[in-house]
Amino acid sequence: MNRSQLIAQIEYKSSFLCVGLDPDLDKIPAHLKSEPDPIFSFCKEIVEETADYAVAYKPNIAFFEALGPKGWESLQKVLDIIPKEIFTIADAKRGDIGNTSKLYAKAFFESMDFDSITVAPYMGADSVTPFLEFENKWVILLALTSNAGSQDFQTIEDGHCKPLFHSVIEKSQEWGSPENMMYVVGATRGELIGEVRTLAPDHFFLVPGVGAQGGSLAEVARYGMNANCSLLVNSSRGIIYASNGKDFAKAARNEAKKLQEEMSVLLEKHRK
Ligand SMILES: O=c1ccn([C@@H]2O[C@H](COP(=O)(O)O)[C@@H](O)[C@H]2O)c(=O)[nH]1
Repeated sequence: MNRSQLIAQIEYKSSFLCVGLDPDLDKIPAHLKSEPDPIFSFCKEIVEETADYAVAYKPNIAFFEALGPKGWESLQKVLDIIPKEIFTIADAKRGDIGNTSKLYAKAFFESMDFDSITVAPYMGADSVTPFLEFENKWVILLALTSNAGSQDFQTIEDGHCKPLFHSVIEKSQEWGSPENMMYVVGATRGELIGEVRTLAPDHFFLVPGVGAQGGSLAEVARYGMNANCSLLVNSSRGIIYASNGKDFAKAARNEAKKLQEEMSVLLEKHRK
């Protein structure tokens, strides 16, 4: 999917919601556990009930690969039922020496046909650029993550006398553009989201951390929204585990709808 198609979907749905698919066998409703492929059955119902409100889905690969070969099969089945106009993100946090990154890119972009993949910047240009060689595919580079440990490296000054996340954002703009590269920016990072927006005025941000991690959607929009919105705000547990009963998919729909309605108001406010 290209950038204008993604922007058009955001306009059309008045939404910048990314639904995170983190299917945990220990958390999915009991009645699904006897299904032949419980993880797939769970994600299928979630996708069916939330697709009206979502512009992106983000399966976190850990929940699938933890189940071995069967988990990879479930992942492919989930990918196949996501409507084609909805952006897909493989949250795989890959990145390795060039020849290996090239094969990771092939795995997620060709074998599986994801629109995008999260990539760690730590190994530098040759680990990231192989992912940027695919038409209409995206790298989502970890810049300022939502977890507490992000303060161990990302916000401390590097050899250029600025926080490491500044250098990641500045340097990586030599590799990719707003047409094929986004940044992960945690919803929990408050005003720092505004610093990232100053450094990358046109890039999309994937913003995890609302819902279970307590980040504020209003704050994300205040500091991170630009003229095209350029935000994909993710919620995983807050949506998919809204109920663990037979009504789980309807409960997920309600949570997704609530977030979409809030987003619609924020988009409208930003337009004025
Ligand atoms: O900085 C980051 C990068 C990725 N994530 C991932 O997003 C979801 C968040 O899940 P919630 O249940 O909404 O907290 C999860 O898959 C993380 O691995 C992140 O949280 N922060």
